[in-house]
Amino acid sequence: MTDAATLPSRARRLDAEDPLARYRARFIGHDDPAVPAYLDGNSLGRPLAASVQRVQELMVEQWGGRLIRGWDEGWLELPAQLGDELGRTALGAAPGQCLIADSTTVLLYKLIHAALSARPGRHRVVIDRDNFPTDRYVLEGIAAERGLELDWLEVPYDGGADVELVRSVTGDQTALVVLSHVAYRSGHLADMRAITEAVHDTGALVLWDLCHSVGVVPVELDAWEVDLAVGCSYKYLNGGPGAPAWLYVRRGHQQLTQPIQGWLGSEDPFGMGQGYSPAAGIRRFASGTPPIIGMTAIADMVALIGEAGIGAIREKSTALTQFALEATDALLAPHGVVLASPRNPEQRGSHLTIDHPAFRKITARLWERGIIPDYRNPNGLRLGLSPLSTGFEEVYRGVSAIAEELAGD
Ligand SMILES: Cc1ncc(COP(=O)(O)O)c(C=O)c1O
Ligand SMILES: Nc1c(O)cccc1C(=O)C[C@H](N)C(=O)O
Repeated sequence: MTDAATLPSRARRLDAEDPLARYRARFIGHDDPAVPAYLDGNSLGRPLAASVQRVQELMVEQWGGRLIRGWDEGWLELPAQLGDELGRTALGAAPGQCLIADSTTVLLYKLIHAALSARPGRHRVVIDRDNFPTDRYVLEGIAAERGLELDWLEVPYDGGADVELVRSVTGDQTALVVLSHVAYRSGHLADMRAITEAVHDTGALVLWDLCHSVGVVPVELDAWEVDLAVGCSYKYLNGGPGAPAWLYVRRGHQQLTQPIQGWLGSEDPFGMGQGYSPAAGIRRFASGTPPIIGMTAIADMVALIGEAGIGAIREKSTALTQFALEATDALLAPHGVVLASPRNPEQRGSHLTIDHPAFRKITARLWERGIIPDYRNPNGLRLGLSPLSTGFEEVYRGVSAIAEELAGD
């Protein structure tokens, strides 16, 4: 059992020994006294100082100077180019399989339809009960539209999908399984490799949502034979509010087609001819004009992930969640706070959820103090720990402020 009195000195020592600590200074606001603890990088990551310069250059030199010529001078290629870089540094994906586009919601819509068309004789789809609402809503809508049956995976409150559960709801009528790699609420980290294999044993396809794992949990999409994946870029990829999402379509599935037949997914966009014919390769999953300003900041974080190394990032992420867990046990459990995330570090991503009936009420008070976790129904505070921008003392400040608010409640 951790002694509460030793937590501040342990936090200082962990920061002093942290090989990635020097990266914190690259983020805007990391030393802002008005925000003593930012624990919400799993919802909106901090901006990198490098991105301010990159966006300024884009606006002044490329947009302002080159004007419409910018499309021929790199903008049209940017979604696939940045996708390749992301694939190389964070996803274990060879070039030509990732693309930046749209929002996660829209990409889910496109890839669910694409996958279902690849399994025409099967009429069942699987999703877990506690998946993020957008994933559930999109799949429910498509199931209704296409006359498919939904099979719900009932996952434990403080856990998530595992191989046995997946096997129990899949069979020879299953067309597609849609799962999150890290669960948005519990933080449970699914065994992507084993589950993908189990789904393939039934002949179905699997679509993974990596919103809460991309950039913090190493994955090998190619080696694990993942069919399809999507993720956002505003959490641990620090792309900024509303930055576009990304998709992965395994090379062997790139004959699939998606339902939003826009000109930039067509074979010859500037031919502007009659009838839609999809582009060869990953570009067929694009639809309309890519948001160039919106995707610019992603490049800096992808470069930083390459510099720091995804393995080292995962190590720090695990150390941060472990420290947050020990601080929770020592400072918050005596107030009745309960952990709603896995205790085993190998089974969790980079956030912890803790539950207490007073959390809804005290979240507003915490935000006023610049202590920023987020609240999720029914009683949860999520402590999101972004490895390159969060420090151990910051975690301590956050958890001890929560204890103070609970004590004064
Ligand atoms: C697992 C998951 N999927 C999807 C989304 C959101 O999708 P969108 O980028 O379309 O808002 C989020 C968070 O916003 C999420 O946590
Ligand atoms: N995407 C968000 C937004 O537009 C506003 C507020 C929060 C978000 C989020 O990212 C929520 C997040 N995906 C979650 O896991 O709850």
